[in-house]
Amino acid sequence: MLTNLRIFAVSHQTIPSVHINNLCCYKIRASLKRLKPYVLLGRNYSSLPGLIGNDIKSLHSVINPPIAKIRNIGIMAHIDAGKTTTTERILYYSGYTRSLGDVDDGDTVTDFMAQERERGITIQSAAVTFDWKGYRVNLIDTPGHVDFTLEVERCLRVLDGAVAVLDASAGVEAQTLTVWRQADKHKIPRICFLNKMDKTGASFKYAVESIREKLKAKPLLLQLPIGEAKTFKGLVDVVTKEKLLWNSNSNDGKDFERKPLLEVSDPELLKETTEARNALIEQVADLDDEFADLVLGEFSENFDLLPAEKLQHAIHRVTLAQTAVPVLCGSALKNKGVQPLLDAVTMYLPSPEERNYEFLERISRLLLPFADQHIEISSLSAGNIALTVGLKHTATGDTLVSSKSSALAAARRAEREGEKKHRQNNEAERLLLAGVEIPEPVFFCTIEPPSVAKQPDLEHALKCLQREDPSLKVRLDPDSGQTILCGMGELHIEIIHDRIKREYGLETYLGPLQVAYRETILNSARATDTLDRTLGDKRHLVTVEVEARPIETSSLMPVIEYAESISEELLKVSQQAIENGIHSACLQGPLLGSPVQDVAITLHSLTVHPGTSTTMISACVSRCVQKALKKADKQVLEPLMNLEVTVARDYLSPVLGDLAQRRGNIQEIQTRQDNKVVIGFVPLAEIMGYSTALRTLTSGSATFALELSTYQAMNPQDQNTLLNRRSGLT
Ligand SMILES: Nc1nc2c(ncn2[C@@H]2O[C@H](COP(=O)(O)OP(=O)(O)OP(=O)(O)O)[C@@H](O)[C@H]2O)c(=O)[nH]1
Repeated sequence: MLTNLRIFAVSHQTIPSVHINNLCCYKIRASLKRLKPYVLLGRNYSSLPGLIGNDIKSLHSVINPPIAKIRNIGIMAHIDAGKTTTTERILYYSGYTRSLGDVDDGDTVTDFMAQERERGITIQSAAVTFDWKGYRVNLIDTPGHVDFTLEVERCLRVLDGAVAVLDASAGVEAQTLTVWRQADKHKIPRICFLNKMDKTGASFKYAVESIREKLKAKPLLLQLPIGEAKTFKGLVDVVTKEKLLWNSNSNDGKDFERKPLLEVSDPELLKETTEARNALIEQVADLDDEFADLVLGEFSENFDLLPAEKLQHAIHRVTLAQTAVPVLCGSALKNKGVQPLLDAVTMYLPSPEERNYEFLERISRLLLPFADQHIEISSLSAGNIALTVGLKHTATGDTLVSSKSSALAAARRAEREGEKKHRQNNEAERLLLAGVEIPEPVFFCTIEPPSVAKQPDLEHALKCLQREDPSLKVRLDPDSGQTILCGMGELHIEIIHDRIKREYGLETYLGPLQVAYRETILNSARATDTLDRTLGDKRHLVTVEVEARPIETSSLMPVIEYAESISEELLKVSQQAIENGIHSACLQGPLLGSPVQDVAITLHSLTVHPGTSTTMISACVSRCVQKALKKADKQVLEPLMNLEVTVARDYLSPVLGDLAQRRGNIQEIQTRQDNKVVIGFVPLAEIMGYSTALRTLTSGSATFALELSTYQAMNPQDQNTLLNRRSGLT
């Protein structure tokens, strides 16, 4: 019986519908090949052959740990930093998988979408649950590719802590900065894991410096590496002054020894560690008054006497306050440093009760996730993450609360619609999670079903996909009647296309990918219009005069103003219709049919014949605004991207030469180990297919990251070329 289920928050996990519908015996058995079996509560699964083994783990103990022993954490990073590899090691060491998954072999647990396994990248966030030394950890592995930033945003909202995985040879990279900023926004305590310490060019010092300089964070060095790159063999725990060495004969990294550093055997390392520990103690004391009192009182003469637990508690408080960030290191691929990372997660990241969230929820089905496998459960205690299915009116970004608070949820919706007064409602703010920031799509293309009969199926598929991914926008072209897909990048649209085929069985056709331009006007223009139509025996007559003028503030929504002569009474009945008309006119600019930004529309006069419908008022206002926009001098705005290319020194010149041809504007060239990092801006239209071009230019040695910077005015020559191309003249 499922009544009154209490959950901490609903992770709107994306579950392809095929998985939900097929949650039946064979799915569960399939999962057991790699997972240790659970005892399934509340369901009679005991007759399943092979389900009940000797090493059964009680699901009850997994789902009902004390709240202080729960950690809801995310793993975030730049693409390819090693999140998935680290997650796989974590699952293996915690006993939840029996073999080590490998992204390069395409058999990881968390990259479960077919496209993820094929491409070796993470697209959707995968949630997994495991135990570590008496703690229950709910972990979410998030994607690193810029096209999927929204996916990262939406999981950050339900997390209590995060591990930022960095490539120790590259330090902080472009996407690390983006996700770091997102985590700042959601005030999420973090730990940094400097991965790939075994890689040529790995540098602990360099990576730590980049945390200080680029993330503007205070790193707390809790470990020091023993060796670097090829010589990396273990690490020192600075807090306990112990060394951790991995047995070189062990091929899964389970076998490692932890030994105190001694003067006789490791004089140099001990000296270095003592200095690092003293520096750490001073740093933490600076940030935590309680710890400062302790250090200055009892232990001021000799920091060596300070017990490790006291220091650990203080580091926990400082991490929670987000005044500094613990830094650990290792190599997930070479199976070194992952177990201490897990210890740090349980030790330094907060439990849900320390984060002060309280949500309750009434739902009908509750599922415990393990990547693409889901087990139905009957209850869940506060502080956990679970999946729920079948919510009809909930979309990514919504907050679900108990019925008592449903009024507050309504308040949020109203707030979103602009009723600012609800912002003052502190109670509502406290209960509501921050909404996800939905990035503006910069690409679009047409999508067509295989036949007209399949159009409803396509609409259904797109509706479902949009609910889980609001960065995907779908609209209808009013002129051609075609369905238009708007997305974050080439890869994003390609993946959507692929998912429609795999998950909904529809082979669709995509038109060429096009850049989402915008338009604006450069001077003011006035227009008048009259609409006079008789429908049946009713006459609809509207006359309107509007002025469109450019404004400074960057806004996609038009600013709407009313001349004093417009009576209050008229506005009362027709304001909504007028504003609908203005908004719809501004969605389709006169040059390319793209949205018009940075404009103010003033309604100078409006006369409405009695009995005229509001639809006619909207239509007339819209037509009149379009006339005014057409009269003004017009300007196309194009998306300008921040670009960061990391390239081996030898290939710098061809990359720069190529960027010059792409109208690129280089701001800075940094040196990062043996690599050069080119930072600049480039118009999106010039960067399509860049990954292939860059691979060819640099023999595959370069990587790049792109992010929307702003919309900028095109120069007259480029604008003309574009307009001619669109009108079929060239
Ligand atoms: N040398 C070295 N390579 C590693 C290490 N960890 C991961 N890799 C490699 O780096 C590549 C990327 O690893 P992933 O685990 O897929 O990285 P990711 O951050 O999950 O990537 P996305 O999901 O695409 O964001 C793979 O080829 C891994 O084998 C490491 O510790 N050392």
